Amino acid sequence: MHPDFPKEVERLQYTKQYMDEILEASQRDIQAVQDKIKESMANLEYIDSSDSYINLLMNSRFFEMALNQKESLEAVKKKPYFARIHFQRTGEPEELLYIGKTSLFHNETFEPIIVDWRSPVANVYYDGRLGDITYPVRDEIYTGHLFSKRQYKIENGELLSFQDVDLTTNDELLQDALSGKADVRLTEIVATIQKEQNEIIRAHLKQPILVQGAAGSGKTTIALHRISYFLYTMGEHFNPEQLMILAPNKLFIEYIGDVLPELGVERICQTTYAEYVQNATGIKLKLQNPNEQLEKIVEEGIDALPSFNIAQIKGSLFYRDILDRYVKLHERTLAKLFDEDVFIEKYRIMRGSHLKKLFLEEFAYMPIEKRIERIKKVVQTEVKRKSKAVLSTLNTRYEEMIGKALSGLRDPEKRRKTVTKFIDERDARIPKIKALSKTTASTYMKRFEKVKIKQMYRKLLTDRLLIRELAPEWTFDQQERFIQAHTKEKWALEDLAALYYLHAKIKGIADNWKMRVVFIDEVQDYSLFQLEALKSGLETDMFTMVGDLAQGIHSYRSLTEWNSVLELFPRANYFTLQKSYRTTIEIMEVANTILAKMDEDLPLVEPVVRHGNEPTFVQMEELDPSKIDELYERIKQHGHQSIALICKTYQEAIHYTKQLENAGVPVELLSEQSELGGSKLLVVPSHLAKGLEFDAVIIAVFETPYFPTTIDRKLLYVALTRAMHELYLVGPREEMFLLDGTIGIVNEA
Ligand SMILES: Nc1ncnc2c1ncn2[C@@H]1O[C@H](COP(=O)(O)OP(=O)(O)OP(=O)(O)O)[C@@H](O)[C@H]1O
Repeated sequence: MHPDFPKEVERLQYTKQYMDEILEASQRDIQAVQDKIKESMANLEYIDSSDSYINLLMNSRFFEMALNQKESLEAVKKKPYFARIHFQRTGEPEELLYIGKTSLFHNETFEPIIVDWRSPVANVYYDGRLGDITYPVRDEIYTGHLFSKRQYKIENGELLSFQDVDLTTNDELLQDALSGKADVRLTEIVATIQKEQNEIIRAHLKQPILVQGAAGSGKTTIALHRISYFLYTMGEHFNPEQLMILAPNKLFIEYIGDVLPELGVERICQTTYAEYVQNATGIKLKLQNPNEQLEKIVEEGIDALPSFNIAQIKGSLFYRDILDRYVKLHERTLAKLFDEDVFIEKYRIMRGSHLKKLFLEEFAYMPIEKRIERIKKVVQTEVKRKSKAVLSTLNTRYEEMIGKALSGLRDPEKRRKTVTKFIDERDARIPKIKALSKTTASTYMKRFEKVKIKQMYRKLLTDRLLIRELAPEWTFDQQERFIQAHTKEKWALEDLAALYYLHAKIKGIADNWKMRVVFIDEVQDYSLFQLEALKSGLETDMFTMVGDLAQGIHSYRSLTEWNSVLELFPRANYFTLQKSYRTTIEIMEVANTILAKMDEDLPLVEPVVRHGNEPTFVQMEELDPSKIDELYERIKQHGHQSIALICKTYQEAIHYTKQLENAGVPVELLSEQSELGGSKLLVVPSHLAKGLEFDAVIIAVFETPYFPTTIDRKLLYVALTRAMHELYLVGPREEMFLLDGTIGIVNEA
C-alpha cells in the first residue's frame, strides 16, 4: 500500500463530510428561501407592494443559486475530485489542490477544498510537465512550480487507488477510460483530457478556432468541454441561450444530450443547421432528405452527378455574390422610389434625395427593411415638426390677410366677402393639413412593401431574365440548366444558406436567434457559403469549428480543404489532432491503409497505445442470418454491448434488417429518428454512422462493394473508425473492402 493511502482516505472523508454539511445547509437555505418566496407571493396578492416584488425576485435568485449549488454538489458527491496537484505559485506557499468537476471553498477559511477543472490553475494539471511552469490567468501569465500530479480512482465515494503521474509514466487512468465500454453515448472526460486537447478547450475564447482532428481524436468531446469552459469563464456576463451548437442531425443531438448537463452546461441552443435557419427566418420548408443525393452517388457512382453541380454551386461564395447582386438590385429598385419628395399639400416637407442618401449611405449598415423602418421614423418626425411650422405660418398668413382686408377695404360688402372667404379657406385648409400631417409619413412609405423572402428567392431560381442579369459568368447553357433544375418547387439543404442570407440582408436576424457564439461539429460537411451566411447573419466570427476532411462524405457539395475556411475566418486559430482515443492500434492500422489512399494527403492517425484483437475477415457469400447471429453472440460474450452492423447504403441496411429480423435475430435499423441505446444489433448505413461509436463493428458488404473512389474510401473509413474494441469484415472477398490482404487481418475464410 502506498504510504499516503491513509492520508488520502482521510482527505476524501473530510471532503465528503464538508460536502454533507454544505448540502444540509443549502437544504435549510432552500427551505428558508422557499418560505420567503411563499410569503412574498402572499403579500403580492393582497397589497401592491413593490417591496414584496423585490423580495420575490431576490429570493428566487437565492433559490436558484442555492439549488444550483446543491445540484452541482450532489452530482459530484460520489466522485468529488479526480486529481491533485502539488503546486507552488511563485512567491506563495506550496499548495495541494484537488481538482474536480465543480469547486468548493471552505466557508470560513476560504481554503479551496475542490478546485474546478475549468479554473485557470487547473490548466497546470492538463498541461503536462512537472517542474517550472507558466499558466495564463485572464490576460496575465503566472509562473510557478509543479511538484507532482496525482490521479485518483474513486467510485461511489470510496477511494480505490491513486497514482502519481508525469509524462513518462504510462497514463493508466487514460488507458482505463479508453478500455471502458461505449454505451452509445459520449461521456465527459475531465479527468483524462490530454495536453493537445486541453490547448483547444482553452484556446483563446474571443477568437474563432478550426480543428482538423482524426477520427476518434475527441473533436466532439472537446467541443462540448470547450462550451463548458467557455460558460464557466464568461460567467454571469454571458447568457447560455446565445450559444449555439450545430450538430449534423437529430440523432447526434440526442447522442451528446447526456454529456452537456454532466459538464454543467444548460440552456444552450442545440440544433441543426436546417432547424436553426427555419426558426431564425420563420420560413418553414419541406426539405428533401439531404442524404438522398449522397445515397444516389453511393449507389450509382460519382458520375451520377451532373458536371454543372448545382448543390456545389449553391455552396460556393460565387452563389453569395449572386445573392449580393440580387440584394443590390432590390436596393436600387427601392432607392428609385425615393425620387419623389415628401409633400403636405403644396409644401415640400423633405427631399426624396435626402432620404435616398440615408437609405443608400448612412443606414447602409442595416438590413434593408430595418433601414426603411428607420427612415419612416425620420419622415414621421420631420412631418410632425414641419407641419407645425406650416400650420403656424398659414395661421399667421391668414390673420395678416384678414387684418389687411379689415383695415384696407372700405366697401363693407367687399370687406365682408373677402374676410369670409379667407376665414372659410383657412377653416377648410387647416384641418386638412392637420389630418394630412398624421398620414403623410405612412402614405409616403407605403410604396416600400415588405418582401416575402421565400418568394423572392424562388424568383431567383425560376426567372430566366433575372439569372441572365445576375449570373452573366455562366454560359447560356448553364443558366438554362439552373432554371430547369428548379421547375418543380423542391427545397434542398443547399437552399437554406441562401434563404438565411437573404433574410439577414433584407430583414435582419431577430435578437432571440442572434447567437453570439457558435460551435459546429462535423464542419467538413458544411459548404463555405453555409458558414459565410451564418457568420454574416450573426455578425460574429466567434465560431468553434471541428471536423475531419477524411470523413467528408458530402464533399460533392461541401468543403474539401480548410484554407478557404481560414480565409473566411482570418482571426481563426488552426489546430490539428492526430491521436485517436477511440480505436485500438490493430483497428487503426486497417483504417490507416484506407486513409493513406485518399486524395487529401492527411497524415496517418496515431492510436493511443491500446491493443485489442486483430480485425477479422469472415468470409460469407451472401448474408447468412444464423452466422451473423453467431458472430453477434460471440462478440457479446467478449463483454461488449453496443454492436453495430454497418452497411454501405441505406437500401442495404433496410434489406439486411428485414432478413435478420425474419430469421429472429434481435436487430434494429438505426435511422435519424431512432432512439439510441437498447440491446439489439444496430444496423447502420455508413453515412449515418458518422460521429457515433460502438464497442464492436461488423462491416457487411454483399451487394455493393466499396470501390476505389473518393467517396467510397471515405465511407469505408468512417465505418472502420466507429469501432472501439473489435472489428469484423463480413462478405465474399476481402477486396470488397479495398484491402489487399497485406495488413493484419485474421482471415476466417
Ligand atoms: N482524453 C480522453 N480521455 C478519455 N477518452 C477520450 C479522450 N479523448 C477522447 N476520448 C474518447 O474517444 C472517443 C472519441 O471521441 P469523439 O467522439 O469526441 O471523437 P471525434 O474526433 O469527434 O470522432 P469522429 O470524428 O470519429 O466522430 C470517445 O469515446 C471519447 O470519450
